[in-house]
Amino acid sequence: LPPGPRGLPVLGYLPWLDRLQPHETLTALAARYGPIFTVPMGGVRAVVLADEALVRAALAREACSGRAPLYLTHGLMQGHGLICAEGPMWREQRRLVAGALKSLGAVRGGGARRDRMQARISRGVRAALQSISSCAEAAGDGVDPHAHLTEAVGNVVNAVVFGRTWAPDDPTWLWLQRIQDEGTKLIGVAGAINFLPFLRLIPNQGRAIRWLKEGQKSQHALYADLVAEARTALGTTAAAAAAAAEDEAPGTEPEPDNLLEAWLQESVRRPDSPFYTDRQLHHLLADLFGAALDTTVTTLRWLLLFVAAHPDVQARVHRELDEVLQGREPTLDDQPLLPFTQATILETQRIRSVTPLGIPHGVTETTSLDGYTIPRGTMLIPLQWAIHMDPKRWDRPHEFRPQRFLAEDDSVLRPDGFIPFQTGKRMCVGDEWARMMLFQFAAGLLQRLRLSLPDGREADLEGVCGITLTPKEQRLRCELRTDK
Ligand code: HEM
Repeated sequence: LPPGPRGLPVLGYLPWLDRLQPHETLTALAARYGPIFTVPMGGVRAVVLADEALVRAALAREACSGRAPLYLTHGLMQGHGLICAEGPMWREQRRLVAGALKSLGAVRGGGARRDRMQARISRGVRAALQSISSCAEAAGDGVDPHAHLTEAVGNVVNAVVFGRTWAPDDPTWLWLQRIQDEGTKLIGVAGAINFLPFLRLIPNQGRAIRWLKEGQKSQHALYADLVAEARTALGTTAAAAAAAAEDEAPGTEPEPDNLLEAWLQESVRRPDSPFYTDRQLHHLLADLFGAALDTTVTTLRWLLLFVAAHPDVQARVHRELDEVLQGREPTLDDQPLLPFTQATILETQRIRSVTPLGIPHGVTETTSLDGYTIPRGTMLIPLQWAIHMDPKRWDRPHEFRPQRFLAEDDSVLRPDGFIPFQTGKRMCVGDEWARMMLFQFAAGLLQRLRLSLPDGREADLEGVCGITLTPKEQRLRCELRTDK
């Protein structure tokens, strides 16, 4: 094993791990021990990878494609869904989700299907603009964009995952948002309960676990209703399609309109498969909804905050958007014409890695890495924070400078050391969909809004780390650029 700090018996290094900024503690250790080191965390042995080449080498391997043995992920999800699944279940569900996302248009060169996805996202952008600008405080004392973004991005995600949307004041939708938000705060990767499962016997920790379990149960009950509705609708469309197809092309199936439908169609084709159970489907829906919503909204919140705190960057984005778009709505085809806007999104993803500890992997077979033996059962932490903040790779990494992502000819650079979606076999399956949403929301919102901090306030750019690194709640003045 690579060398690293020792820590205490039972607890390991946990007492020294900053609960709110664990990525900072581990990055400081990387400066002392180098780009690969071992940290004992309670009952789990973690090997931290703080170098992009090592991360790529490890995550490309089959032996490193498992998930870390964490109590909250393995204990709560028990290998279901996609994020925590391993082996044949993971391979099968990943194949299905990756294929379905492509057929729904989340793919480059996706033609009419991509246009359809673009139209779904555009509706979300308009909803966000409408709700932010109609908020009475938006221009005066400012408004926190968090709820507005969750609502608007959420309905794009709902349409693509479940095939339905909810009205802003629908109690079910408000409840789902709340439970998601609280859940992602509670399931922090570094939380001690992950590594010392006996802590759940302590009243405070026990309460958090009970809350998560109850939340999961009621969320799955909601999904059971959505699945029943989708099965009924699919039954009728399938029958109609079969009747229509009888004379023409026998066996033609209706194209799925959302991920739930794609899964149900596949389950009909594979009645004997152990991977197509309702329990699995409920976990998968929770994973897709959570993974898509939290990461995208958090990135957009950081983007608006950094842009508000950097008027020079904002002025340049406005200039570019005004010159290129001349007042019309941005589309994905405009991406190459808007390099500075794209660079601003990338710089946001670099300076505030939404998953600063990455999403840890688990070693399923003893393997070797950089000359060290890494035993089976080890947790691998791809430390995105250290990689995205490495001063050897990024000049003055703590400064927000989108131009670092532009070449001399103003084309957009994608440096190797930039891995917000991780790499390898389990790399984010929704990366292209995420890029589409980030671009359309960022360009659409910045085209119409001028952001600033309410008088006398300073931006708090420090995050709080749960599963994701989120900004603290804060208000921004959001003035409508009425002439644009
Ligand atoms: C800014 C937005 C996003 C970021 C930064 C992000 C980041 C990540 C990262 C770092 C991983 C871990 C990859 C690994 O384990 O090696 C991941 C996995 C995953 N992401 Fe995303 N993600 C984003 C958006 C989305 C969206 C829109 C979806 C919707 C489908 C999604 C679904 C998933 C799923 C299901 C996994 C687990 C994949 C697996 O275990 O095979 N993500 N994401």
